[in-house]
Amino acid sequence: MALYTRVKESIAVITLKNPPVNALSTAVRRGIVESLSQALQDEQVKAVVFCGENNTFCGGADIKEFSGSMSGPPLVPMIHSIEASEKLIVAAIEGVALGGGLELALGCHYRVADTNARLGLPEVTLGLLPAAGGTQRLPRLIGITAALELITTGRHISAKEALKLGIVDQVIEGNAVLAAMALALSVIGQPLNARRLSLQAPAWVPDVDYVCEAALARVKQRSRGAMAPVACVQAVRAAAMLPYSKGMEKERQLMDMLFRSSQARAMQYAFFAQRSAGKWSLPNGAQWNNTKARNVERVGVIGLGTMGQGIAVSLVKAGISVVAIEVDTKQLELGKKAVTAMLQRYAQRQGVSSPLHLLKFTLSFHQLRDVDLVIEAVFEDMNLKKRVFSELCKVLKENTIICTNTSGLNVDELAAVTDRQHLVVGMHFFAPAHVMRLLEVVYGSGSSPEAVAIAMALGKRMQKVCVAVGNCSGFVGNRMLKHYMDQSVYLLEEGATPEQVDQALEEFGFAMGIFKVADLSGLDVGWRVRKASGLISPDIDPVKPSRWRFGRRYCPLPDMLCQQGRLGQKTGHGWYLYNSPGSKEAKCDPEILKFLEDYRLKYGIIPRRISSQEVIERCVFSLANEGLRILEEGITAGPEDIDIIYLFGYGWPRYRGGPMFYAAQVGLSVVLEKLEHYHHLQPDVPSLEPSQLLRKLVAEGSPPIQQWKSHIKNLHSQL
Ligand SMILES: CCCCCCCC/C=C\C/C=C/C(=O)SCCNC(=O)CCNC(=O)[C@H](O)C(C)(C)COP(=O)(O)OP(=O)(O)OC[C@H]1O[C@@H](n2cnc3c(N)ncnc32)[C@H](O)[C@@H]1OP(=O)(O)O
Repeated sequence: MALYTRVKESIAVITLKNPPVNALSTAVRRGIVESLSQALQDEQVKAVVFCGENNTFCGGADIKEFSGSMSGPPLVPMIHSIEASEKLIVAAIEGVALGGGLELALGCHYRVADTNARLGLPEVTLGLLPAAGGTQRLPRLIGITAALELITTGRHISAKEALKLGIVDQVIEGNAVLAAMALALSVIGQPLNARRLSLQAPAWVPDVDYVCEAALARVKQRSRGAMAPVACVQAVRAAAMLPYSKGMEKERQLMDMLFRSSQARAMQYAFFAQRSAGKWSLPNGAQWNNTKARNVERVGVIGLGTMGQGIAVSLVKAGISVVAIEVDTKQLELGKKAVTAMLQRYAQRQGVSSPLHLLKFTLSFHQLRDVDLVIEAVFEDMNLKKRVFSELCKVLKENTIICTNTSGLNVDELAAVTDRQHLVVGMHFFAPAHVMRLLEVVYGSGSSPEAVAIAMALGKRMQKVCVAVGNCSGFVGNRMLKHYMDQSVYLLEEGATPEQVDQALEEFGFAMGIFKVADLSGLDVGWRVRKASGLISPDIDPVKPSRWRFGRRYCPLPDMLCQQGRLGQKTGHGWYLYNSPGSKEAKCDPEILKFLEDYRLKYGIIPRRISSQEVIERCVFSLANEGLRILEEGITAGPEDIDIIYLFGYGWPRYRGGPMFYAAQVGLSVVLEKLEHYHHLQPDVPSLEPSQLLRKLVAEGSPPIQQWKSHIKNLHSQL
């Protein structure tokens, strides 16, 4: 709703009221329309101030309403009547003015913002565009170049930047509502037409086409296959080329198309999935709102390799003191140099003072005696990690939390060597850890809810998107990825090339195809894991290695590449060829094509043409199938958690929601049918066998993804 108050003789204040972010729900829009009418009818009132309750102006349209039947006063005419008002209207922006919230403010005649406010038009991140006049008013206010940047990225900006761009008229420290009233009193009586953005000439620039083409190229490169950013450019272009009313027509047409799209549904699902992942719960009933996390101020980081460096940088950026440890002076100096350089660059870019005083580099475990939590980031070797954990217990305070940054080793086995199993959890960061947003917080069978709460809270402070997951080999992300990778190499055996597979995956929307990712990470990473798990042993024929291991299909191609020293970008060749070791531009390598041909000949495999559809079905459905097994086993609390892991850790296209959402959108019965088909063709690939949960969900009518949890509960009660 909206509250109408007369505060001074001549000023009315309309306060949006819909906690927590005063989203423009039906009730709020109704309240605005009624309050505005009251203000316009009241002869005493000369000016109106719009503000939001609890120092939050407005978080935009109510996203929850998008999936229902929209009713109540529409935003566009509502904002028109604000702009057309004969009485002066000022927006007092505190907290946030986002999406429809900023569009409402753009309809006001003046805007005053609190210094801490954040503004933006993030509709593009929901698969939409600012369709309450935002694409037409903002370019008229700040020009098309700046408007294109804000609208196509959805970036939130500070009040200071908004002032510089001309989006707000004043930035104040203190009470924005009082400042808006003072501004209103100082300008009452002045003509308003110059303040009505819809009356301004189009935001014409001489090189509109060039500017828009450049913006299109940027958005296509940044978010391949996404419709909303392209529509945003088209709408802003209309603001530059057409009169306001025609531009609004274009905005509406484009919004109609986006609003109904599966991409918008996927992105809105992702918005709520991200928030639901933060509300973690454990199988024992402990959860985010019944478990207290004690504060962490000092953290030890063990190991300053690539992962340790990134973790230390993220901690320091969050204002946390770090004691960083290495085994010898050389490694310590290397790590120190890298961390210091990253933090100095960060301080320079942000214009903040250098946070280096928060760091201590040392060779001595004794320096860890005061820390509240340690994150072990040594080499991925169980015995080494166990030794580190035992040593840690000798020096740490008795309530210090011990976290391991393993990417898949057994957390329980590690915890067993400590004197505090309840205080051991996994914190699986993704490389590079100061850039990647995802953090899997892994609870073992003995981890206490408090330890999980502390790790989740610390991750959040480090600006990570945290997902609590149970302990299993590879946890969630890497466990699922294994099946996706297996299928991709089987496709090579059967006739595909790395470029074909990557192209199909990139057209699907992945930021990078699987073989490019493997080259980037280094092929030796998986090689080591396969050796450690016994898949590669000395009795395997090096010339014609078996294509079956432990009774299952196995593709030795990646091992053979490693044996040839083709480890990826770092050696200048892997699945692709690079100009030199370390260079990034992947080129098709004729040697690999020949190598694949020889391989097929050696094993008597007749190559066949493989369609992009088959690539996607085999890679993506096997991923989703493993996700369903993970749900079956209760490793995550719900499908949303898995989707968030894939969106933030594995370059899954946001406009496809995540692998579980995608499976639901394609139709679970289709996924089941395809898996049955491929499993029939590959009976020696057990992971292709449809999961029990998939069969159950299909048998129960393929319920919407939001209802899966209750079906999983029933499944558990039957087991
Ligand atoms: C056929 C054509 C029909 C056309 C009809 C369409 C009409 C639309 C016309 C115009 C276009 C306008 C579109 C929009 O405005 S879309 C919304 C744009 N706004 C956003 O994207 C902002 C989203 N919110 C955020 O970014 C953040 O929530 C935040 C920065 C505002 C606050 O962050 P934080 O403090 O971290 O809190 P949370 O993110 O955890 O959020 C708290 C709580 O609030 C819920 N919530 C937030 N924003 C919204 C919203 N806009 N609508 C509904 N709910 C929202 C969020 O889900 C959390 O809820 P909880 O999990 O239940 O606690």
